[in-house]
Amino acid sequence: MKLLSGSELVDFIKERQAKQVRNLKQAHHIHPTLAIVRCNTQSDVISTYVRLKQAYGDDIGVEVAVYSETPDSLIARIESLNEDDSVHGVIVQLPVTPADLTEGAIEAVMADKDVDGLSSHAQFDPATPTAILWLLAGYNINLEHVAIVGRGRLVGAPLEKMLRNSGVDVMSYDETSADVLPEELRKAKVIITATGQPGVITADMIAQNAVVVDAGTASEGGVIRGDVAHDVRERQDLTITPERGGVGPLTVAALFDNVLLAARRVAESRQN
Ligand SMILES: NC(=O)C1=CN([C@@H]2O[C@H](COP(=O)(O)OP(=O)(O)OC[C@H]3O[C@@H](n4cnc5c(N)ncnc54)[C@H](OP(=O)(O)O)[C@@H]3O)[C@@H](O)[C@H]2O)C=CC1
Ligand SMILES: Nc1nc(=O)c2c([nH]1)NC[C@@H]1CN(c3ccc(C(=O)N[C@@H](CCC(=O)O)C(=O)O)cc3)C=[N+]21
Repeated sequence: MKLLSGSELVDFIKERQAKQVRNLKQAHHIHPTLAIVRCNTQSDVISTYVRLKQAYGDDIGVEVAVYSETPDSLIARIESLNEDDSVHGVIVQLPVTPADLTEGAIEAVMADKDVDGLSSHAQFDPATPTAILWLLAGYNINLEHVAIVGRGRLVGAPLEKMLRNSGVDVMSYDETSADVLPEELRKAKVIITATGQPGVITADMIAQNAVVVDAGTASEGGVIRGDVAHDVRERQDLTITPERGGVGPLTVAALFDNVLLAARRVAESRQN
């Protein structure tokens, strides 16, 4: 079994980003700032992800401000962050409760600050698909016979679009294709899964010597579980993301890449 370690790649990226931050501060007097807006009932898992982003920001010198809102104050907060020149990126931490506020909240983030790249007017590439492409490129994985399981907003749908845009043929599946999935997946050389359904991908669905990227992070009683079943990890022929330190750390790194890009654009617009 070969591991696709995101943690191993992240240190190089972090060093580059810390340098960029120093330059923005020294040469342009810009203190890159990310605002995280959450609107949900108290959730430990969400708090963990928010903390990870804060810790990463601390490490590279980016200010991270967290706003906990109610359904009534959510949009007004996003609008005031849109107006605030000291803020370069605004993300709505998902899931939002109630779920029917999600679309409106994501669309309310102005294009220049939509560093999650989730709105219909997005200018930035979304973080998790970028992270997955970095991981595959970092380990020289050939992008042939690629299958994506899950067509969600954060991972599957934007990843499919990005791969197609770069000329890669992909097959993609959601819950409606569950009955053909085992047979279809066995044809894939690279499987990227992001369903949030623990254990849906079992060893018998995966071809010999395949590459498996598991981006699933379901929470079961406080324990984070991926999409691949335990028997997959017993397969010695696979190249696969570790249970921890796979896509996750690179997702955070990719988000901050967008924050720095947004801040640099502000610096450039001031010079012109
Ligand atoms: N590691 C990381 O850095 C990150 C991980 N994540 C995780 O990635 C996962 C996906 O998130 P997100 O993109 O928001 O997706 P969503 O939760 O919005 O959607 C899930 C997708 O998976 C599909 N699906 C569900 N069950 C099956 C099944 N049995 N077989 C095939 N497809 C299925 C759904 O299909 P249908 O619509 O037909 O039900 C849907 O397209 C989550 O676990 C999330 O926590 C997200 C961001 C970052
Ligand atoms: N608007 C929005 N954008 C997101 O990008 C977004 C989101 N909402 N909601 C939740 C998901 C989930 N997500 C993860 C980030 C980091 C790790 C990560 O770094 N995980 C560590 C382990 C973390 C730990 O438990 O200590 C690892 O895989 O090794 C995982 C998952 C981003 N998400």
